[in-house]
Amino acid sequence: MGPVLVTESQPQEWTYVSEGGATIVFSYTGPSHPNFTGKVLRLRKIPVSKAAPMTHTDDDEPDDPMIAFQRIVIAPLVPSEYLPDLDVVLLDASWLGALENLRNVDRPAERREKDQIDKGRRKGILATDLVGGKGTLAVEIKPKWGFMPNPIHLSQETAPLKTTTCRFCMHTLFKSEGGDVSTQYCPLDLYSRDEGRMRRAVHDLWSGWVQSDGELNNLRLFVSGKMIKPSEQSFTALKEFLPGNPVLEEAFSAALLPFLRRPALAVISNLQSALDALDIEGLAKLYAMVHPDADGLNCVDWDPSFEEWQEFATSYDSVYCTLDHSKLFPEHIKTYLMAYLLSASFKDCSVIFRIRRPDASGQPSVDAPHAITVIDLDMKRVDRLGKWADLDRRIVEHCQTIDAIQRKPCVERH
Ligand SMILES: O=P(O)(O)O[C@@H]1[C@@H](OP(=O)(O)O)[C@H](OP(=O)(O)O)[C@H](O)[C@H](OP(=O)(O)O)[C@H]1OP(=O)(O)O
Ligand SMILES: Nc1ncnc2c1ncn2[C@@H]1O[C@H](COP(=O)(O)OP(=O)(O)OP(=O)(O)O)[C@@H](O)[C@H]1O
Repeated sequence: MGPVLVTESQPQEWTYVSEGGATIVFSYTGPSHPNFTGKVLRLRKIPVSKAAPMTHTDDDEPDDPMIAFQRIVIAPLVPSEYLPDLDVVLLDASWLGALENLRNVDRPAERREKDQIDKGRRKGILATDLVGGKGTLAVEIKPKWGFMPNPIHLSQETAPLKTTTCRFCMHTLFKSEGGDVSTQYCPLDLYSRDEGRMRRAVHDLWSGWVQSDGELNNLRLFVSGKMIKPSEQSFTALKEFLPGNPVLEEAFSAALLPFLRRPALAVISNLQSALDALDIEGLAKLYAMVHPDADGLNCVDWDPSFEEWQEFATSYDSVYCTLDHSKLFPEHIKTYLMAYLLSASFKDCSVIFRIRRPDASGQPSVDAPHAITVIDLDMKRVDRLGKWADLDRRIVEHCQTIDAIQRKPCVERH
């Protein structure tokens, strides 16, 4: 079978779903089609300032790296039931232009000012549509960092703070100083597997969603494929999915808890933690042992090839997991750099939970296909390492200026 062509469908058969920093996503709503029904189209974006002309730039363009990354690196680590199907679709510049003309108006204005569909690309991704379908409430959670760091390589100055306040809560304090909407949500509650703490996390996510009118990226809600905002509707659309408790927030947490009891979140946090065994401080020390004259992790100038990723994934259990992470091994620098990059992908992914309209039993089915799916497991590049080291330092320095009483302690599950 040849590759799927996007031109087998009409631009007006795709509706805008949502977007992140790098990708914009459309859902197929046209007549039944063997290649498109139940799929979303994931397209890479480009800054408006760098927008290419409406022609393809590279005749021999490789597939979107996310496809190979999921197949080679992610699939051996995450049970397949939690992953979306991803396939290549061949694009067409004028078809993309028509889609943009139709749907740009549905994008948030601040996104439109910054970037647009990269119409120079020849290839996009068709993925399982996780938010569409009549009678579905899709809950998207970006859970972020679910572990406390291994203290062994932390400095005396940072250890007391980093072992009592989690990275997400420190980052929240740091961002709120810059004027961002704050949130009480602590990922360690969500990942805790403790009913009371998970319920609290869901309530905190809900409050953040309401207070920011859906602007915070940790919780997004979609009804039958359309994102809903607290201010734009009277919650009628939500109520039919969340019967039983007149307090919608309570009904929401009751509906979500059966999904949170499943192992998906533990898979994510265990990988985040295992792959970030040294903390960025330990990684920087290790790198300095190998490159004593370099100016920190900013100087890493090697991006792993797919062969190196394949080797990492294949030997993950037999090599990486058997290393004694309390020691720093210069000969394993590349392994630790790759592990940290992969950890960053898991720290930045999202999970979509699909809640069907309750049936006679009134219970949501957590076993339906794609009831719980992890998305946005994109490959991070080494040129982020310097940014992460710098951000870590700035976040910690900021939090050290805050009175300990104002910081609620974060507790990890053991
Ligand atoms: O650094 P963080 O923890 O703020 O994470 C970034 C995210 O910010 P968040 O804190 O989730 O609001 C950020 O999310 P938003 O675009 O702000 O929704 C991105 O996911 C970014 O990754 P990338 O640049 O798209 O590869 C993320 O950057 P990386 O850390 O993955 O480089
Ligand atoms: N398979 C899917 N089905 C339905 N919606 C999806 C799917 N994949 C992504 N989305 C929606 O599109 C949004 C953007 O996708 P994604 O998070 O992968 O983009 P990104 O640019 O890589 O994000 P970030 O900036 O957070 O790294 C998601 O937050 C989600 O709402």
